Amino acid sequence: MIVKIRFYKYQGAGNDFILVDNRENIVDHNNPKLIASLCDRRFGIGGDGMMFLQNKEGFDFEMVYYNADGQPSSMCGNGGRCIVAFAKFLGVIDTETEFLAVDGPHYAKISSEGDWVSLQMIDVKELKTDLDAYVLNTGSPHYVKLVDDLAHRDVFHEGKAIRNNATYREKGINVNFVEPTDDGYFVRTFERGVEDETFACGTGVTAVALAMASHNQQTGHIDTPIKVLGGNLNIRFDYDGKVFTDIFLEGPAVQVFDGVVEV
Ligand SMILES: N[C@@H](CCC[C@H](N)C(=O)O)C(=O)O
Repeated sequence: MIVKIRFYKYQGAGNDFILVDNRENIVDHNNPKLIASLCDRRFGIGGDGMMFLQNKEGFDFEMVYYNADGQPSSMCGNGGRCIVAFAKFLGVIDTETEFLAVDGPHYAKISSEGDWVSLQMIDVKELKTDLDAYVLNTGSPHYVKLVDDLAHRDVFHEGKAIRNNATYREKGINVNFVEPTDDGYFVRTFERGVEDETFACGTGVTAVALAMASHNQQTGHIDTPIKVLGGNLNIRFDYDGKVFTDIFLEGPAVQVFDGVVEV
């Protein structure tokens, strides 16, 4: 049987997603093959991931997220920002929301124009090291390494090698390379589940901002502008030297096109 699915394509700093309004539970998304084929950039719609906006008691909505490989995954920060913009577009929310994602409840604020989203991320209590890199979980697991000449780095091959080394192969990890700039940082990320470099990673830049605060022994309220391949993001948070709280990931979330796909 052929089923028609209406979808909306969004991007947040170049991290792009297919979104479906599934409040009526029309799509059975427990279908890795279907999701991977829709995310395929040559044979499908194309996307770093796919999300379903669902009804959830006690919340404005639930975000159900899949990576481009078709597998459900941990939190996606840019996806979270895009689904907030989608919820506003659908009239589910106005300029503030409390929604449920895989890592728990999230508060977010969106501009009245609907294209700038400030998303609260989970508090982070643990920051580990792996040789000269930092490892932490901001809703998804991240490896953060300071490097030089990031513009010319082979992020695909270096990131892939770290993601698949003996320590991380089984569960996977997202690999972020970071270089300081005049006013913040430049970051490039190899994403697990996309298995490629993406143009931005929200939980990734969040991990970088936190790791760099600890690296530079900064405490108090910290604001960190980060440039990524697809644009600019900002991360603000409080740090007492042990725990990172009130973390907000901020940036653009834009609807690119919509359509109907027959599956
Ligand atoms: N693009 C993301 C991260 C999505 C999840 C990641 N691929 C994983 O499996 O950990 C973001 O914006 O945070």
